[in-house]
Amino acid sequence: MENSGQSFDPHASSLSGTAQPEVLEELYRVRSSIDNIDAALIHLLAERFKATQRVGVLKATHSLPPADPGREAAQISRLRALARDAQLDPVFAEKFLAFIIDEVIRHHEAISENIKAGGDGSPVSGEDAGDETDD
Ligand SMILES: O=C(O)C(=O)C[C@]1(C(=O)O)C=C[C@@H](O)C=C1
Repeated sequence: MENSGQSFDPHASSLSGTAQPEVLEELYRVRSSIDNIDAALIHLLAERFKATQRVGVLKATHSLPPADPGREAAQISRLRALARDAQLDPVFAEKFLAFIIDEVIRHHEAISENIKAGGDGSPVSGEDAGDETDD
């Protein structure tokens, strides 16, 4: 089980000794921003999945289908435009959204099965379900 990054070594690298110290120092400086951004992404995704968990319970409770293609089309078009404005590849933005939504739909389906079986729709994590490819 991970430990919230307490043992994270920000200088872990396979490049140590292969470049001049100044180059590695600059690399480490830039990597500290990457590490902050990655942490923010994890927290943002956690909040998004908390929200979709509530949507999943609502949908299952009221017999609504897990996927809403009309909503997805609007999301894709909005995120592609936002990506273009932010100089991010819109194709990447669309793939990233599709990747997340696929996972959300899997969760919605699991919630629906759980509620049909008399549960409360509590989430089961990938790790608990044993389908994690952790190293
Ligand atoms: O808004 C919904 O209806 C959701 O279930 C959430 C969500 C999403 O992750 O944004 C996921 C599946 C739907 O097809 C559309 C959107």
